[in-house]
Amino acid sequence: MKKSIEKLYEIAQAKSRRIIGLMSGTSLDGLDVALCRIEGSGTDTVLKLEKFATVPYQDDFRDEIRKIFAKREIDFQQLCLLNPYIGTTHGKMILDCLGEWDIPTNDIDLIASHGQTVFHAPKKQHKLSGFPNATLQIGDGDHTAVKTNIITLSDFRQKHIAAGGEGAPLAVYGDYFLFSKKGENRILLNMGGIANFTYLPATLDSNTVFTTDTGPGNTLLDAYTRRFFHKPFDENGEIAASGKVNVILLEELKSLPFFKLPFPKTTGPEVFNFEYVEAAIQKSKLTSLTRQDIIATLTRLSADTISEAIASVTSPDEKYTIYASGGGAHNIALMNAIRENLPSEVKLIDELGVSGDAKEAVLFAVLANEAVAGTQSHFGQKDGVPDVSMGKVSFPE
Ligand SMILES: Nc1ncnc2c1ncn2[C@@H]1O[C@H](COP(=O)(O)OP(=O)(O)OP(=O)(O)O)[C@@H](O)[C@H]1O
Ligand SMILES: CC(=O)N[C@H]1[C@@H]2OC[C@@H](O2)[C@@H](O)[C@@H]1O[C@H](C)C(=O)O
Repeated sequence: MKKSIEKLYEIAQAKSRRIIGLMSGTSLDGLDVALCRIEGSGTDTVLKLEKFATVPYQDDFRDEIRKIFAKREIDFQQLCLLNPYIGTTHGKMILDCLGEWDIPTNDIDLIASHGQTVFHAPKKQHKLSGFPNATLQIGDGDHTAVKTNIITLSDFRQKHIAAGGEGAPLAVYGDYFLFSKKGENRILLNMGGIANFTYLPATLDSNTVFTTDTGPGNTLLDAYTRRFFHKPFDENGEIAASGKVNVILLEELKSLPFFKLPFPKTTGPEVFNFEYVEAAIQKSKLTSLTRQDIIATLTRLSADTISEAIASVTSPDEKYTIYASGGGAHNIALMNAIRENLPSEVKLIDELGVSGDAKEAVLFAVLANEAVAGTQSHFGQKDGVPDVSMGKVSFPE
């Protein structure tokens, strides 16, 4: 047997594995690196987050990605160059983290690399007959594997699509395995650039687990805070708190067809971008809006669409607890608006033992663990949660 296959076989059979989960999301703020010790698989998964860091992207790296990010027309060479470049850069960032943590690379069994989403095109959005759901993550796993000398699993979303999904949200798998609690209905709400949630029933019945994107999390806030205030984001929601929600603009923004589509659905910055907001401002014929009012209105838009999505998949007399994660959980204005909208308690996922900033990276480590050591199916033919293992294997040698 080839040495690399033998090594993977040993990793799969070991009592526990050390897996580095990576996430670089739609906010382009940096690479989240979560070193996890994982024992077991499926609902028997026991995970310890040993180390976590967000390696911030340098401005020039982010600018290179922005040249093609969520754009319909791009320089194809730029896409071609970024694929290996991101793979290698992420590999270098991992080596830097391991150096800082004083952990040798051969102590790590696997890397689970999400890559960088550069375009997301579910059928509901592209509407081109004959073409499937589609999504594209770049940052090739072979390059990360060779750079780090660690077996790398990557490109998790394609199998999800091949098996009937939209390629997202993938958090649902790890959410169910790690955070389900008998006797408590839980909503795991992640607010990154885009917001999504997983509903985990108190019965633990995987047939009633549900997941969907809801629309914008921080992506519009970031775009407008960058433009008006020359800051990367509205820290703690302070700008939003100083403005007033404009109801006319809010209603115009909510009239987007995406919000009328049935759940589950997925989306991205291809839909929720600057042009969408500018068009809504034009259409509302609002000339005297302050910059603070625009940020306050966009914050309310995220809060309302998240709350309406949660309300529409839960019954009014059902008790549940929301556990928030992602950068948006630090936005006090956003969190308060969700609390005003919904009757449930809104807590931080940190209360369940995983930092909200690390959660998505941790969940990709769980997906890699399932791919090599998972033994059981869990979700049957549930809409949006195909029962498949995900991730392609890249060997360093
Ligand atoms: N202190 C803070 N106050 C307000 N917002 C914050 C704060 N810290 C982070 N954020 C927001 O969180 C964003 C980053 O969130 P996160 O890293 O969860 O997103 P992502 O993983 O890139 O996106 P996605 O989950 O859509 O792929 C920042 O761009 C910013 O808008
Ligand atoms: C295509 C893509 O990268 N989608 C992301 C994005 O960011 C949030 C939301 O939209 C979610 O559906 C997904 O990421 C998380 C990690 C997921 O798959 O669960």
